[in-house]
Amino acid sequence: MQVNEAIRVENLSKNFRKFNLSDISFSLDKGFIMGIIGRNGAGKTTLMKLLYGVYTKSQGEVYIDGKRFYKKDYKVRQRIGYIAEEDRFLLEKTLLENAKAFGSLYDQFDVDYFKELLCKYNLDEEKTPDQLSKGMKIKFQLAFVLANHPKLLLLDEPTGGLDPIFRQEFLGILQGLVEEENMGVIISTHITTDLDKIADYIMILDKGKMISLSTKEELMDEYRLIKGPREILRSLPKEIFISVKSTNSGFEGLAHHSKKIAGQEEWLHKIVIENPDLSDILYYLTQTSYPKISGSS
Ligand SMILES: Nc1ncnc2c1ncn2[C@@H]1O[C@H](COP(=O)(O)OP(=O)(O)OP(=O)(O)O)[C@@H](O)[C@H]1O
Repeated sequence: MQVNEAIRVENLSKNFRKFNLSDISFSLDKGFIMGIIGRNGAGKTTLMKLLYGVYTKSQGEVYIDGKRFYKKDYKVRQRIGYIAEEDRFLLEKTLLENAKAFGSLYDQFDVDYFKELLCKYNLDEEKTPDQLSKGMKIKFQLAFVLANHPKLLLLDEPTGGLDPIFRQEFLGILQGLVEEENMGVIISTHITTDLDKIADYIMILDKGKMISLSTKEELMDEYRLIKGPREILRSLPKEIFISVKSTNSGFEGLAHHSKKIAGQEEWLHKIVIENPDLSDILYYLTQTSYPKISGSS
């Protein structure tokens, strides 16, 4: 039976001595892209490593393509394509030799498809990994994991260090992939503008907790940026804001769009209401107190 869920995660936790990733639950169907955003140290890489079985979970369950995944279950692990910054390839061997050597560890590794993808990405199979630029290396890694026909692609900070043109190209490739190949994609990134373009779902992690998970459209619709002169800030109901900061010309804050802004007609004409972008939402949702007026003099 075909399973449509690429991944399901139930109450997943990891306890390090000084950091806990707690109680993460979500699912992602094939054909969709989920972006994970969070500040430095929020737990993005820890989550990705747990999903791929690099770390042993402290608690919870992970199902890949409908199958329960234990860290050592290599059959299930083969359904995941995992790309992280670390280089896992033999630098003195060619791309093809690398693919054959590492591909032999997988049951379904498809060398012909690997070569086809190298061609498609304009990569020469006779080159060695250390002859590749950062962007070419990512395409090579992508070709390698795709040749194993994964059901879930995990990309940990894939576009870090790539120039904007290459990032666009890479994001285009990813978008094409979820349409052509029957798989789900999870990307963790600092570069929120990448997700503006391609993500269907956004998860926000903060201090090891999932503080938001929704479709990108729902998330963008949930919040508004409010800007105005400093003197009217004091007269505004505080509960409207999730968080506020002072700016050179006054204040700026994030508010829930729905009920709270409506009904404040008496001051609506004094403020500007804008749509936030993902980085605004991340910034304000991860301020430490609620509602915080940060930077006010
Ligand atoms: N193997 C480990 N042992 C102990 N603590 C760890 C380990 N791996 C990660 N951590 C801790 O987990 C926390 C989260 O780190 P993680 O790398 O997951 O965050 P991140 O959101 O990916 O950050 P960044 O965006 O900076 O890469 C950090 O405090 C880190 O020190």
